[in-house]
Amino acid sequence: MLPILELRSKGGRSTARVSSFGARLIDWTFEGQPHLFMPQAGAADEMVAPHGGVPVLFPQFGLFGPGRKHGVVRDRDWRVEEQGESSCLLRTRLRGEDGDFDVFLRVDLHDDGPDLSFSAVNVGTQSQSFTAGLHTYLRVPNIETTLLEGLEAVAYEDALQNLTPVEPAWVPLTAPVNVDRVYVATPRRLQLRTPDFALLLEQSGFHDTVVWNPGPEIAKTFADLNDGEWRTFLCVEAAQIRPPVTLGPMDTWYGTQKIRRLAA
Ligand SMILES: O=P(O)(O)OC[C@H]1O[C@H](O)[C@H](O)[C@@H](O)[C@@H]1O
Repeated sequence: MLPILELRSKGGRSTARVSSFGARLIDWTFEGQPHLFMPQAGAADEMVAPHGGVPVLFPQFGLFGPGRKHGVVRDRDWRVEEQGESSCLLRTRLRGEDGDFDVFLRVDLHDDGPDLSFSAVNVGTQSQSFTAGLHTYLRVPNIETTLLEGLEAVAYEDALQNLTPVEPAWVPLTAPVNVDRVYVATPRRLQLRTPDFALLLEQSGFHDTVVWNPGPEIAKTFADLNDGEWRTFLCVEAAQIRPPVTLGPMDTWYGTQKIRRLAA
């Protein structure tokens, strides 16, 4: 079994687990309440990349690039560089056809939620380009009573309609069932609201946000999702797609996503 790192925030209100497989945050609880989705059938500790937690996508987000969908680092073992009580740092190396990069993910667990800090260093001798993302699966009581605020003024590309450009909606995204949208140039802060709790999502470095829920029909095509599980998550993904990053030799790119439980 691969290492799973257990984290606890200094004040003890949050706990989290990070798998060395994909450097995936596989759960985060606030006062005992889990806030990340993991499919019941998804074996978080085995060599599979389930639809859950926070997969790290690099050097390609989705099909935005010439390589493998969602890149190669989400389903390989990463090396644990540092481990503390409330933080850890993992690293993996790409060499050859996927590029020449050293890639890092740091998780810092605060009392009210985790910070995920991604970085990629071009260790090659030429400029290299990539797209990337943190594919965060947020657990919700019911997608039909979920609201996402902050993208009202942002145009998006509809991935369910061959990336057709869509004008801003000017209203919060309510009941986001079966959506696959690339919001380009998003604000730093979004809020996810459910009848039970609200979360603040803050990203930096990452220019875009992808919002995804498969809905009932597409969910049936995923072996690891049980009936009805699609209702219980919304992916709000910090992404860098438009434009791709071009990094010179020995340059580093940074992107972060912070998730915070808001006071009731
Ligand atoms: O099934 P996966 O390869 O993990 O991809 C799951 C989903 O990830 C992203 O959010 C994309 O926007 C979706 O188009 C894709 O279906």
